[in-house]
Amino acid sequence: MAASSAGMCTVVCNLNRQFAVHFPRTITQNICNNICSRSLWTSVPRYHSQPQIKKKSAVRELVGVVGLEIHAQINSSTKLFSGSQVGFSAPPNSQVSFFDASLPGTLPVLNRRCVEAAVMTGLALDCTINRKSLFDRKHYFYADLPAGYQITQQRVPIAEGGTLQYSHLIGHKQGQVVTKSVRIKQIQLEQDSGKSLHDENRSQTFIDLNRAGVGLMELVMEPDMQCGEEAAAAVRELQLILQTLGTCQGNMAEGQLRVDANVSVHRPGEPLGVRTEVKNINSARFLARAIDYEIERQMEVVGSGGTVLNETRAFDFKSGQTIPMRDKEGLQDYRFMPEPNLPPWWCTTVVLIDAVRERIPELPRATRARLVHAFGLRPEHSFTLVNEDGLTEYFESLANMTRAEPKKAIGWVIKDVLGLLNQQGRNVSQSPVSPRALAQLLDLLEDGRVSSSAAKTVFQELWKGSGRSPAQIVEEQDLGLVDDSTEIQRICQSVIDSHPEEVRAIRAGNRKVLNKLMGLVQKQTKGRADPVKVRAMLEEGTS
Ligand SMILES: Nc1ncnc2c1ncn2[C@@H]1O[C@H](COP(=O)(O)OP(=O)(O)OP(=O)(O)O)[C@@H](O)[C@H]1O
Ligand SMILES: [Mg+2]
Ligand SMILES: [Mg+2]
Repeated sequence: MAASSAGMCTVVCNLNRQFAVHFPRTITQNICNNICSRSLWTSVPRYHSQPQIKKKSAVRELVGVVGLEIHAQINSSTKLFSGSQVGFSAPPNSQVSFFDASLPGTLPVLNRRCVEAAVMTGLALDCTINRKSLFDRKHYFYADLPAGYQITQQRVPIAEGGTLQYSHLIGHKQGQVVTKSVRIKQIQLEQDSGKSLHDENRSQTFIDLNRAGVGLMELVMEPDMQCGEEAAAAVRELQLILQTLGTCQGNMAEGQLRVDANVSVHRPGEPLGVRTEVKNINSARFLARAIDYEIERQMEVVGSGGTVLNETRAFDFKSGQTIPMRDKEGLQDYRFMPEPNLPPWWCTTVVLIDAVRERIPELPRATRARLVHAFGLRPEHSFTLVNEDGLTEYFESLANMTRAEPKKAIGWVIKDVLGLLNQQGRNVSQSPVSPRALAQLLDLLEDGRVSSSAAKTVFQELWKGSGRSPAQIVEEQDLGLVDDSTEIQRICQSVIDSHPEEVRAIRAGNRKVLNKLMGLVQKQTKGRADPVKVRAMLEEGTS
């Protein structure tokens, strides 16, 4: 693009040093001392002794306002402007080109894959893609930002004006779906910074530039939300969309999706209040807690006649409180200027927008609607299927292969398959029971060849992964349904005869004891008798 290919050749060369600090010692020492003291200051929870803030009736009419900025790491094997590899657990400073380390004379070369990912994300969120786009320099001074500025898109970002629709479940058993939407102001491409690693024992800070220059999409949302739960649901939906598109892996624990929550309070109808910004939250649960805490804190401040400061805060998950980090830098402090090495560029010369649009797969909301419509599933089940990578596909192949009703099949998928996978920390692709094997088992059940409790035994056997089919297991372990009514009658009678006290209790009106007798019959038949028949015979025998 803007830079010559010769420029590219000079920068694609890794420094390949283990944990190197690439600054003269005196400068590093000064910067590091600063960072260390700041990090010590922010890491000490300053509010431990403060009481939890409680709502007061006087401040009830205030409402919370939430706007999110989300940094999504683009799923690309190389960085935004250099050919260095991107990897989460690579040794420190092993994935750093001369450009990433800001050596003089190196030039940025725009990564087509990053542009394509931002365009696809923008289209999926109904944004307008700006055909002509600009890069800007945003200045700030941290040891892990060696150039002293970040290349970002302040004036004309790649995408603008979209919408994210998200839903959350409420009500009895979470059975009711509430759908809301938040406007997307813009999506901008920008570089990530490096990482500062503080060794507080030795009062030293190390710089790891592996992350420096990795491509990010910053998604800026309008302040349309009101509470932590809404924000968490919006982030979860965005995470699913990005994962479905493949534009970001969305692993929050690895920092691939980082959220800044802007929070204020105001009285409806009045102008928005001053916002605080809670930075770098990397879990949806913490996001909800941080926002709700911050809303209540601000309500308390405003309600008692104080003013909210425009400041940056951090969330201390141990105390569940937000704590001040540093004053928010004003817009002018960033000294934005056009990036001279990347002149205005035409998106359409990098990617074919219509071709990208055609490659957009079915998005989570559409998948959920289809599952409810095509299979008659309950909405909460469609959420569970879509939330778990690969589970929708698993359920669909099962439903297409078995004669059992989808409503029956979903119970097995969620309770039995997903239940055991979660218990054993496995993902869907590692399930020992394939959709085909489960379909065969459900067909045996459907055809009345096994009882439901014997089917559970067969499922446990399948889970052990011996490779035998459900029919083989039924045959080998003699688990087929006992069809012979005389045989079932004989077992029921022997249980009745040997439990006179229980029979007396049933006759006295304690119907629950009947279940005990049923259990004893099933034990003798290894769960192979039809429970409906057994119940009828026991009822008759004890009446
Ligand atoms: N009064 C408010 N209350 C809550 N959120 C707000 C309010 N005003 C603006 N916001 C939110 O603050 C965010 C502003 O993000 P933007 O990237 O434009 O600016 P910034 O925070 O100054 O920049 P950056 O953090 O990227 O340096 C948006 O998500 C917006 O919705
Ligand atoms: Mg921002
Ligand atoms: Mg911000």
